[in-house]
Amino acid sequence: MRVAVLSPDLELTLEERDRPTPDDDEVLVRILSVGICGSDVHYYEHGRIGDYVVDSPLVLGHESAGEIVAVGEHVDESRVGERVTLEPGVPCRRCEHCARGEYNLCADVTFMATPPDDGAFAEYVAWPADFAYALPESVSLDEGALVEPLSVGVHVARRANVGVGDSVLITGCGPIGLLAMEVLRAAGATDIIVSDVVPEKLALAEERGADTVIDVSEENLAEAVDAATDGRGVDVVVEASGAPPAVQGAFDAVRRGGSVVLVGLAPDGEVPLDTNEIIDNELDVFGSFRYRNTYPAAIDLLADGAVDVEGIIDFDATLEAVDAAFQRAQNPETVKGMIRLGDD
Ligand SMILES: NC(=O)c1ccc[n+]([C@@H]2O[C@H](COP(=O)([O-])OP(=O)(O)OC[C@H]3O[C@@H](n4cnc5c(N)ncnc54)[C@H](O)[C@@H]3O)[C@@H](O)[C@H]2O)c1
Ligand SMILES: C[C@@H](O)[C@H](N)C(=O)O
Repeated sequence: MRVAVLSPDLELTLEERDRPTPDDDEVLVRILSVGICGSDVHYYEHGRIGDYVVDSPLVLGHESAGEIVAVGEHVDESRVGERVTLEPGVPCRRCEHCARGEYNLCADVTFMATPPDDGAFAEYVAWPADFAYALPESVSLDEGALVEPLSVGVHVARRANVGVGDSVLITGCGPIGLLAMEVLRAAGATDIIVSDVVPEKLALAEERGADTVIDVSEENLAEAVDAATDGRGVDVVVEASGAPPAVQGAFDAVRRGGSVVLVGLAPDGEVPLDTNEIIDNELDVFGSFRYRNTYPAAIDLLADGAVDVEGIIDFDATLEAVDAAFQRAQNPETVKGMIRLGDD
């Protein structure tokens, strides 16, 4: 089979590898659609994210969907032919966090496209059967692949318990911010404010239903949020850019007693904050790390038509054109590129 491999000297090329054989509890999936995530692009550009270093060849890609073509001994044969999306992080299933159901916090997780674990820019992937979720006919394979970033949004909404009538500010209109917006609206948020520094992304957010857009390269975030909320601030801020000014600005934009959810990863992980402001305003601050138990809900949201994910796709490319696709994905105006390995 062909796979797209990133070498330690950051060349992204196609290679022939043996097709994997599924273990007893695994399914073999013919991969048909894979999203290019910001973390894939980061590895492609820099060869590392924090302590995770591409020091041996790595198959990128963790937003994937395809069709089951074979199953291991312990998996129901009737699953052959099923269209599935793959949850990319498989935990150890034994530690305290796994036992609590907080498996996204498992320290012993295998996460696709995170060194040293290979990802899904490959024609076939063998994956645990219970981390391969059936897609209803009405959900396309591109949508199936984007269940992954949509899941980040589902986890955010659950962390902050966003509910009916809540006002929210989302800082950052990349895939994470835009898909969080979909979930927050489905959860009942009614007033949605977004911010970014790229006008094209703000225009897309507006097209997708944001009530107020703030270009923070031109406007002051806190002042603009004050103007949009009659000085009250929003119930919940979802920080989805990782930009230090946005992280700091989140605490000025939230109402007293409101919540701030931090999703974006700041470049060096350190942002000075006024902790007295957090105490005085009795803010709830949540970290939101990946997701847990979100795939069924995310698939249902898609099947119900409650969220749109396909509208964030800018382009698609074949596996052969993967390097050009990654170059295009680096454009600040690009939101989501997809690699398609077959027809839906
Ligand atoms: N916590 C998690 O589980 C998790 C999962 C996936 C991604 N992430 C992180 O979330 C962030 C968003 O991911 P993404 O894939 O959407 O990234 P992205 O780079 O595509 O989007 C970030 C957006 O923030 C905008 N931005 C830059 N400076 C800004 C500012 N001052 N104010 C508002 N917006 C600003 C950028 O223009 C861009 O549109 C990244 O930091 C990523 O590493 C976290
Ligand atoms: C959650 C996933 O999309 C993210 N890129 C990560 O590696 O954590």
